[in-house]
Parts: sequence; structure tokens; C-alpha cells
Amino acid sequence: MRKPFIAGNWKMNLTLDMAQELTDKIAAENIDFNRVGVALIPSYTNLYPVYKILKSTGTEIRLGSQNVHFEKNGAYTGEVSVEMLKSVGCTFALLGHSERRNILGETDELINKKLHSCIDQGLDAIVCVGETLNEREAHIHKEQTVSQVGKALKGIEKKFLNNIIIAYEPVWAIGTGKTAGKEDAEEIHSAVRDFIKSKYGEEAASEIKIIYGGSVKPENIKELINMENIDGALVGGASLKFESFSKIIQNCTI
Ligand SMILES: O=C[C@H](O)COP(=O)(O)O
Repeated sequence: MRKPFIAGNWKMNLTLDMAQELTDKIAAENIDFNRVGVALIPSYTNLYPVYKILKSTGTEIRLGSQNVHFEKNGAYTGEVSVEMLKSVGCTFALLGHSERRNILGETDELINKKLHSCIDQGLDAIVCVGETLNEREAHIHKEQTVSQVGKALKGIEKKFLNNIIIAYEPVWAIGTGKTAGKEDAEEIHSAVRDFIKSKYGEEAASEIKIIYGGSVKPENIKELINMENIDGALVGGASLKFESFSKIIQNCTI
């Protein structure tokens, strides 16, 4: 049985005050962490202040970054390393978000390098994959998504799979109010799990978490999470408001 996991990706939103206020409220929530895992993914500037609040309250809410550089250190102006992220309390990094793939030109090869860097240096990762509208309309959404998973995981050994979560995010459903229907999402999650099974075996496939992202709200989390292969959500817009994010966590029941 895979415990559901809800991660709030704040993207390029929230100033320091706003991030602290939202974290205070979420950290004060009475969340049953035996039932659901929760994580916050603030901007780089808000990581350490958010970490301090999480640490002072003793909550089990995890902290992740929205990106990372693949090199350990050096002349990479504007970039942040795995070691830096760990030093401000991050336990994972988000890799290959569609906004980074499509707006900033991140390639599958780059995402694979970042994943290796995270694994080598002891940082977990959420690897994002998903098709564009054109790919869905061309009926290659399944192949495209599975291919992204394969390229991201190239060279990753089976023993590290429990440090990785896959997030399926159909690009056309992000921030648009459109959600992939639960059956549409399940079709892709199931295909990704089959791929993991073919590459790493049955046990790895049954253990890896595959979460869904794309206009997740308090109203649709329950039907999504009740699908066999959907293990949680990567929430964007609805994670910026305490009321909607806490309701998503509450409604995340199987
Ligand atoms: O990282 C989160 C996803 O991009 C989904 O964003 P959204 O919930 O605003 O559609």
C-alpha cells in the first residue's frame, strides 16, 4: 500500500512574509502523517525561512526545491547546488517541471544529469513528465510520457528508486483549470508503472509513487487518489491558499 503524497509547488509566487504566513498555518494543521505525506516547494529565497518554521514546529512536512544544478559547485552564476539545498533543509528537488522544459528549454538529458547529481549526493527527487496538447491530439501522449520517464531514469540503479517520485503533469492541464479526467490520468500512470516494472521489476513498480499534477483542487483530489495508480498530487495554484491546500490534504482519503 503506497501512502498518498501531496506536494505544494508555489512556483514563482509569494514574498517572504506571505510564504511565512502560509507555512505557519499549514504547519499548525493537525495532519495525520500516517495517512498522508505532505511537502512544500517554495522559491529558493523562501526555502530557509520556511525550513525554520517547519523545524520549530516539529512537523513532518518535507521541504523541496523547484530546481537544482547538476554540478557540485563552481562558476555557474544564478545556479544552486545539491549541497546548498541540503544545507537549508531540503530533502528533495523537483526536476524537469514542464515550465522548465517548455519555457526554459530543459532537455531530457539535462534532467537525467540532475537526477544523477541528486542521487549521488543524497537528495531525493520528484521527476516531472507529461505531454503537450499537440502530443495528446496526435495520440502519442502515452509514448511521449513513458519515453520521458525512461530518459530521466537512464543509468539509475534499482536501489535508488525509493528516492524518486514520478509526477505526471499533462502540460495542457497546468494552471488552466482543465484536469485530465481520472481515467485519462490513470491510463498514463498505469503505463508509467508498467514501464518501471519492465525496467526494474514488480517490487519496484509496486512501490514507486506516481503523483498527478494539473489543476488539482479540493473538489477533484478524492476521485484522483482513488484510482489504482495515482498516489497523490503535485499542486500548483491551489497550494498558494491555506484553505484550498489544507482541504486537498483533508480530502486525500482512499
Ligand atoms: O507543479 C504543479 C503543476 O504544474 C500544477 O499546477 P496547477 O495546479 O496550478 O495546475
